[in-house]
Amino acid sequence: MNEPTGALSEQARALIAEEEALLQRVLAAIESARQQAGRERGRGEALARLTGLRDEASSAVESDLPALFQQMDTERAILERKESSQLPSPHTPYFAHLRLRKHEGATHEYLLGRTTFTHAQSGVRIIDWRFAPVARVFYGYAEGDDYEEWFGERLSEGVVEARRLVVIERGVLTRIRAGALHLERAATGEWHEVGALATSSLSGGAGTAVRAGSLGTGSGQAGRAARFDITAQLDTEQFEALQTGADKPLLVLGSAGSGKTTVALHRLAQVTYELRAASAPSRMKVVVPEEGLARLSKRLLAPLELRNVSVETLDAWAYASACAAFGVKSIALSPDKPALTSKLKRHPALRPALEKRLSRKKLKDPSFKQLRRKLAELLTDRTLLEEVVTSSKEDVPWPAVEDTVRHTMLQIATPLAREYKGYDAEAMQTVDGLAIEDSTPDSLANTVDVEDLPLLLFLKARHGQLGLEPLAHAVIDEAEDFSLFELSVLGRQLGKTRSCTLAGDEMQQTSSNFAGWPAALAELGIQDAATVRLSVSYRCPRPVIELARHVLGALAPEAAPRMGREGVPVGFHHFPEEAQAWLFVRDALKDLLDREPRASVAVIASTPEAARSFYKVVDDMGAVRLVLDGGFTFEPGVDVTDVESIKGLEFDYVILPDATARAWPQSDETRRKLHVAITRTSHQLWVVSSGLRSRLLPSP
Ligand SMILES: Nc1ncnc2c1ncn2[C@@H]1O[C@H](COP(=O)(O)OP(=O)(O)OP(=O)(O)O)[C@@H](O)[C@H]1O
Repeated sequence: MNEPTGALSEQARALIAEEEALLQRVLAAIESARQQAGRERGRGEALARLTGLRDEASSAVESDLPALFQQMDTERAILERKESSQLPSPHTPYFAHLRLRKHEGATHEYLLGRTTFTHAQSGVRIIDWRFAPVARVFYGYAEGDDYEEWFGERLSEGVVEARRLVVIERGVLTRIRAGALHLERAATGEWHEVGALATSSLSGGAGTAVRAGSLGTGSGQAGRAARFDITAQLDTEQFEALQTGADKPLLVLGSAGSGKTTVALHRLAQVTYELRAASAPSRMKVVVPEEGLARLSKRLLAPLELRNVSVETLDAWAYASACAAFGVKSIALSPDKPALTSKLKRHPALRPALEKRLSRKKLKDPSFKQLRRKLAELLTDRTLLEEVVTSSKEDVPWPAVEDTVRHTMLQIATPLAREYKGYDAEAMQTVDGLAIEDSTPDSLANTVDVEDLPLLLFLKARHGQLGLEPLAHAVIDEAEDFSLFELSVLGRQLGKTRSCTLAGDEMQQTSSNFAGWPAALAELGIQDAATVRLSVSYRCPRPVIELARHVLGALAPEAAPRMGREGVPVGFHHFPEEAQAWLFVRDALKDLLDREPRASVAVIASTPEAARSFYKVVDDMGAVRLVLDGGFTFEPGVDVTDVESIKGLEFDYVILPDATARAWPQSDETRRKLHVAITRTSHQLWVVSSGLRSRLLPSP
């Protein structure tokens, strides 16, 4: 055990000593239970030995019997010991410590973890945060508070004597947070007090920030202390949201970084626990719009012991669902499609226009081929398409009509290979061995767009069953980016109770699919969702939130989120030329990575093309990656990426390399996109521009 340093207060030293002793007691208890379990694991051998002894006894001489019977008794006793349950990991057995003093004077000690464990001899009690009733006291009260909670029929009252968050790494206590006291153990083993609270304090820290002109404040230095487990940090409103019954739909709203994903994934852990007897994890699903967030969600699910839950992007979900629903192995997707056609197919205005034209007559067994023909008929109907443009108030622009008709015609054309069936195979190839239609409009023949898949599933559902495995619970994150057709199909996959968690923020819609929460819920078949609006902004420091609100302008919601913490001022850097701006960023990145090799940095450009160009300036530097397909590794270093790829993600440092008027013009869609890029910052933000600065930014 390490002695606290002399510089610490008496109170801090006592706290460390108490927590260290507690951890040792817990580790000893787990070890003793483990040994016991090990002995129990010898059950098979004991059974074999017992049978052998019995056989021996049946033919033994009388004088040998007492010894044989004694041996048989011992083996039987081993067998009668109860099966041991799963034990907590000695590496991180718990993440919080709660001590309650009842009014009548008795104190009760609880540790919060992911595996229930009690060891009567040593008085150790680890409770599972997901269902232990006493967890409500932990999440609902602060240290020193009087508490009053009903546990079933019984009213429990008393004082929260201790409420501490702890970090245990490989069985070693490295951090403690008790109220405002925050202690950290250095690699040398010495403990010290950490200054202002890093995560959830609503005050303090002002003036401690570095200058906006320098990048880096120690957020990514080597040996950075491990974070407190997020499960231990859930606030009261987040924990309350988790109490929504497993069979109810829940809508989680809140500004960027307020913990919507955190709540949605923790609810999944809770629902999985509640439904464990009825539903396997394979009947739970997380669906998100982008690959980056899918990867992040998988990482966040691992510590919640939900590795088996499937996390899918919208496109992957639509493709797998279409193959399953239509009973086909694969579907040919178009290699290329006009952007306006994609916009039209995802737009809410298409939903009523389509509805009007669909007959009530049901096909008996609607096949992929039949529905595809039907869909092509609809998508080449100019009157219908013009109606979509008009009712979208030209949010879907007029050229979308011609683009869609032309594109659909090419898709329903007969593929050249079929048209020229019987011709010499070589004649069907170009000199470089490719099929003659490759990279020509003919390559679209017999393909569908990925945006068609939800439409085809929607059409199939109207003719009866979708034929998909029902889901016990679905998490739909960044739900503002789902089209009404996608929501409708997902709704059909949910059971009668519509058990799902919908998380979203209307300010972060990066496309114009969003039709509002009532329409989204209606499409899912939900009439009465429990709704929670998270009010504290945890990810971004105050200067970043203020800039994000400025960028939204009139779109910003009236009520600003409660600011989690102070932080480094946003750095604005303007240059006459782009080349100068990017060289400046390159130098700053190089310097930052030298000083803070553990930092996670995102350079977020306005488009994939701009990201590619910027990358050329830094591609010779180690630990710099170009990520345009969502393939984030979440390793320290720099990800050069674009605004469409980063929804739901966060980085210590964010740099916007092309904050120009051309890249970020004045429109609502751009405002929301820039706001998304800005709010990925958890520590420090730089906005770099050249030529004409974006008008969405505050004037210098
Ligand atoms: N109660 C809390 N205390 C401290 N940190 C928290 C708390 N809740 C969430 N966080 C942290 O805040 C950050 C943002 O959380 P999360 O990604 O869940 O927010 P979000 O609302 O989904 O954000 P976005 O809308 O940008 O996707 C994460 O680092 C998360 O661990």
